[in-house]
Amino acid sequence: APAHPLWPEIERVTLEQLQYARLGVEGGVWQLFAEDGEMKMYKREEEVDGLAVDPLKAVHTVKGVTGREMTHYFFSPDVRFEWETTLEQMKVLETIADDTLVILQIHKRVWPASQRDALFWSHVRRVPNDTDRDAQDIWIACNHSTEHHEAPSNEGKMVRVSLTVCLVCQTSIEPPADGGPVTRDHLTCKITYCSVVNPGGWVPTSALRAVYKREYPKFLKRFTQYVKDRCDKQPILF
Ligand SMILES: CCCc1ccc(-c2ccc(S(=O)(=O)CCO)cc2)cc1[C@H]1C[C@H]1c1ccccn1
Repeated sequence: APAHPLWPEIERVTLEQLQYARLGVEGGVWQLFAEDGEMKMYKREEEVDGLAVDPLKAVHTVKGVTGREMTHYFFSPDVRFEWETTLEQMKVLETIADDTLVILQIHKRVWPASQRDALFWSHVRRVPNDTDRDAQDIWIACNHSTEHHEAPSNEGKMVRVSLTVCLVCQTSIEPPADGGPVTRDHLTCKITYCSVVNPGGWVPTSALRAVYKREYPKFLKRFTQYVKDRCDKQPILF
């Protein structure tokens, strides 16, 4: 494993997020707040220092793509502006490895919140499926706030959010009955998207919850459709 000061935290947080995502939405603590076809979005209403920091968990099933493809496009900074509509600027501050980056993002102002930025490491990895041998491997992409010497400390300007986000994907293949080749019609990708975003500074709770209610379903729907469109007619990446 690369000898980088962040590596132990990246390893720990990524595996913690994997376990957290795999818990699903049991326990009756999750409140369903949006549904669109296969996509179901849940939240927990929590406040930290009077700020709404509502953990979010979404589950979705997408046909015709693999977990590797889904997490690849989520991780890749090169395509982020194609699907992330709330993004204004993005800079890769450090390339720790080909699957690990430090990114600074400036998000568009979302009324009534003032403009915000996010500084986080971003990591993607394949995790062998330890429960079901003949299942496909699991893929996880994880974004977690970090410090970085190259990021401007915004004296009095931008508010910095802190976030932990993961996208966990499990692919299943229903092989064609006639023994023919596996095509995208035989692929199903089960997705769990988890996010906890601390807005970093005061936002009226009701307004922030309205923003999340509007933005998150739009975000996940747009992102997953983007991946389907990109992968259509392309060779399958398992
Ligand atoms: C006051 C908080 C503002 C605010 C800061 C940040 C984010 C945010 C950052 C990163 C990620 S991601 O999943 O890592 C994809 C890479 O961009 C998702 C969300 C969301 C909001 C709020 C604006 C809301 C929102 C929610 C969902 C999607 C996009 N925007």
